[in-house]
Amino acid sequence: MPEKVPGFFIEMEPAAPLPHPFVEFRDVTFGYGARAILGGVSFAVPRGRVTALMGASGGGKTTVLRLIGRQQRAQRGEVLFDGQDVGKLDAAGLYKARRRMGMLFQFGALFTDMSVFDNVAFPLREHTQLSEALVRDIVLMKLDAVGLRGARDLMPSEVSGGMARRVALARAIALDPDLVMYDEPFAGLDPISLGTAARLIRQLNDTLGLTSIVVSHDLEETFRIADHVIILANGGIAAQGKPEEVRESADPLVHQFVNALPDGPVHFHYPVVGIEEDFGNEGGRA
Ligand SMILES: Nc1ncnc2c1ncn2[C@@H]1O[C@H](COP(=O)(O)OP(=O)(O)OP(=O)(O)O)[C@@H](O)[C@H]1O
Repeated sequence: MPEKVPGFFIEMEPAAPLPHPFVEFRDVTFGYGARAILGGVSFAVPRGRVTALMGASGGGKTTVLRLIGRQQRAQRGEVLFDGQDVGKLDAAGLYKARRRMGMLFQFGALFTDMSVFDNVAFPLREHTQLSEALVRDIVLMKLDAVGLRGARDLMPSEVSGGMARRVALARAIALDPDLVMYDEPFAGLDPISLGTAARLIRQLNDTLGLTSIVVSHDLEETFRIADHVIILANGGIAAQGKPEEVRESADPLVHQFVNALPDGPVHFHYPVVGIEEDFGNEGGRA
């Protein structure tokens, strides 16, 4: 046994409570027209961590991201971003809040008529008054962070799908956001690029001190990099917690999802009128 040096060996404390959440939904209800999507949903996204937001297709994951960025507004409840209710922000407050959010959309759409460099420079030129010399340094730093400093002069048509995703990632972090939201960052990637993208999300989160929300259907890779998992289903939260806790959940909804079972409590059909209404209910019809 090594000798106990005062102040060196730290007694194990019980697990520390999660740091106060960076994003929090409190009893949020939202629907598109008459179509209810979220029915009184509450969850917390821990600060400084990678949170995976998962659930069946059409369950409202992208909608949750839109509510955080206030592209949509909750009909009831509060959407807190670093303690502020985004639903109550005025235009200036919203602009400030959005400056702190980076967003990587599905397939990371790059501007096809701009080089890799100009794609990453775009938000800096658009939203800051920085000199071109500073813009250059920042762009090269961000490209370096995603391993693509050498690709600065290429056009989007000259890079692979995985590289394009990384360029989009460099662009999403160009303005040094506090929160990065990834919507399906792995969609359409081969397994190697997928692994690279996942590790990069984890690494950028930790080295840049971000909070990350990853919407993904890729269970394995997402569970591997996430600290916290939230599963949305049928308008509510089916589970939230550490990946291993969620994996072991006995809840039938979560079990169906985590084990990718086609049948279970998650509905297969988009809400629809009864069969009789569409096809009639005439006895004896073939
Ligand atoms: N602008 C809109 N107007 C009306 N309905 C919408 C709109 N956007 C999304 N929806 C509907 O809301 C539901 C939730 O959509 P959302 O994109 O949030 O789901 P998702 O969980 O991200 O799905 P996926 O995993 O397939 O991307 C879907 O059924 C969709 O058809």
